[in-house]
Amino acid sequence: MARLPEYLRALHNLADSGDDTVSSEGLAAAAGVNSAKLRKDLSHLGSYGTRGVGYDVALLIEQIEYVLGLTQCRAVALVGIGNLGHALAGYAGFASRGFRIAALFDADPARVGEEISGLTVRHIDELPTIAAEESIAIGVIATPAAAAQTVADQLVAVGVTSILNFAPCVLTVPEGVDMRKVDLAIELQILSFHEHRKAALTALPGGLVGGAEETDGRAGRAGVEAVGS
Ligand SMILES: NC(=O)c1ccc[n+]([C@@H]2O[C@H](COP(=O)([O-])OP(=O)(O)OC[C@H]3O[C@@H](n4cnc5c(N)ncnc54)[C@H](O)[C@@H]3O)[C@@H](O)[C@H]2O)c1
Repeated sequence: MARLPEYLRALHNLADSGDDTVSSEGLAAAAGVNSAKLRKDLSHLGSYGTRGVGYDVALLIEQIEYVLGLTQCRAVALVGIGNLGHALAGYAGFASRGFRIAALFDADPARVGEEISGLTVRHIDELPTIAAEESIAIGVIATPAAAAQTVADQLVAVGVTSILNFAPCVLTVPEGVDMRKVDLAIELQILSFHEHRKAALTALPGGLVGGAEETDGRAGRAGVEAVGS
């Protein structure tokens, strides 16, 4: 499932470039996966492509969008319109991926009333009314961590069952509510771990390249790939 959005992004790029068909190798390279995995993934959707022709780009877009539930545009409420909230609210890329930022909320009276990309920031107290009016399907939390649980509870109380949390904290939600977390600091920490490991390998007698040459010519390289996988 996590790879389908990657395929979809690659397919949209191909469609934008005027490509009607794509080989499994071409799509795999564009999506950054190996082609055997891609063929297996797409076979689960009932899509096998045509020998010598490849996959029909428009048809595959349709199939993946159907599986991901993207055939309808979902309304998103963004809560916390500070630095991150402003950037998200002004990002034009959501609409083309099937999401409509339908409402912006903040608790700070100084922020309420501000216009961003044609939407007015509303007070969080207005959430129940606006969530019903706009049929909000997904809530995005971009508040400080200390406020995030309260905001999650407010979103759940108005019937939102999917939440994307940018605040660096763990949130508790009832069963039936899907929660995803985005934390760039964690991603950086993971990269830092890899840097640390690479530095340690380089410091070995002979270093990465020397190590590879001294053994079977692949060991040093394999060590790096194992760390990165
Ligand atoms: N996930 C990431 O990769 C990532 C990256 C940067 C920042 N962050 C996190 O995103 C959050 C926002 O960061 P920022 O730099 O935009 O902060 P910010 O202080 O600029 O903005 C936070 C906003 O939330 C509002 N707010 C506070 N309590 C609220 C409540 N109860 N209801 C509604 N609005 C409320 C504030 O008034 C403010 O406008 C922080 O938790 C930060 O740690 C995450």
